Amino acid sequence: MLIDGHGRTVNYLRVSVTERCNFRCQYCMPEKPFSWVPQENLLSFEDLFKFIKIAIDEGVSKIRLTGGEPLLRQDLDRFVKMIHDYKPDIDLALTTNGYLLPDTAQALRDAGLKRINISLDSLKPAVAAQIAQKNVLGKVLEGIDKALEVGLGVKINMVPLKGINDAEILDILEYARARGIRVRFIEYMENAHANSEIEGMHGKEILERIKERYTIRRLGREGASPSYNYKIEENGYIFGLIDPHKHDFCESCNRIRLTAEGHLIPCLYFDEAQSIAEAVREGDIDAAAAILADVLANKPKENRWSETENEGSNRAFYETGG
Ligand SMILES: Nc1nc2c(ncn2[C@@H]2O[C@H](COP(=O)(O)OP(=O)(O)OP(=O)(O)O)[C@@H](O)[C@H]2O)c(=O)[nH]1
Ligand SMILES: C[S@@+](CC[C@H](N)C(=O)[O-])C[C@H]1O[C@@H](n2cnc3c(N)ncnc32)[C@H](O)[C@@H]1O
Ligand code: SF4
Ligand code: SF4
Repeated sequence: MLIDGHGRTVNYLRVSVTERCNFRCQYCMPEKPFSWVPQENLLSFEDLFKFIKIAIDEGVSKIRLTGGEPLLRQDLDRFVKMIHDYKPDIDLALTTNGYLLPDTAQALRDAGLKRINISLDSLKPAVAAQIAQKNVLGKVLEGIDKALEVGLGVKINMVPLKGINDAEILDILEYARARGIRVRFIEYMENAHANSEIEGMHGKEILERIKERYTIRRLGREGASPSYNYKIEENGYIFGLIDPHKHDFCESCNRIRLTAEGHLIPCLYFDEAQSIAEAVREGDIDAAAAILADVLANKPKENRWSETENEGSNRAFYETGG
């Protein structure tokens, strides 16, 4: 079992397979980064898998592939199959912007993917294009339909931004409710890479918008998930709210992150990371396991987003995978 320096059990590994993306979301990667990780620094699926096997053997039971945009990585279904075949009962999931899903959902499902979380910030083509800086909505909606059609478990992620898509919180909720899928509203997390002009909404403000139409009841969290669930009394629909500015979910943090170039990141907020690249390339499993143990021992207690001080992070979401 993997236990961190604060006594928390870590059983969730998020793997970013690329930092590249076909969108330029205002809150994540508004401009193309000055330089990408050079192709030769990317770990192959085989090398990433060497680490994943260690993590699974040590008790990781949930793996999420993310990015950047993970569907930009060629043959992602092959990687999904490698993980699935090693441990078929693993909770194997993907987070994506959905744009490439119409052509990839079936192969991912066939390879063993179980769940998919899709970012959907607006149902208006012009607003979606303003956020992603590309005309994306049609393909994303098609991608959501395709994921449902092939039998993947689907959730929607929305980041409400003041003056941009905040008027659509109820529209997105109704869109998800009509399809029987869960939406999670995510507080914008301030970071040095985002467009400095955007302003997120606090959890309380998001809930106020929903209360304009419905009576809601707070249910609690699903396991160690950062998402708090709320139930709409009028129709029983359950939605989630991820509000890191409270950061009380850090108390039960169960996750670490691995990037495409082999950086093992103990916390979404902080810059700290250690590389397992050399160890896995050389097939030195003991060295990789020792780095994992060290990263866990030094995992921070909590992030520094706060309801009052609002300290931004220098970490790029497109590198860690959110
Ligand atoms: N502050 C903080 N936010 C997180 C963390 N993990 C996820 N989030 C936020 O939640 C968003 C959605 O996460 P997803 O990639 O959908 O994964 P998830 O919430 O673990 O998904 P489920 O397994 O379906 O619960 C991320 O992009 C982050 O914005 C975390 O460890 N800390
Ligand atoms: C970094 S993206 C990677 C996966 C995929 N490209 C996508 O957008 O779903 C993962 C998640 O991070 C969220 N995210 C990115 N930047 C964020 C920020 N500054 N604050 C809150 N969530 C953010 C996105 O909305 C998305 O749900
Ligand atoms: S949030 Fe996802 S889709 Fe948007 S720029 Fe970041 S990585 Fe790309
Ligand atoms: S912000 Fe850091 S400590 Fe808190 S839940 Fe996320 S990874 Fe864990």
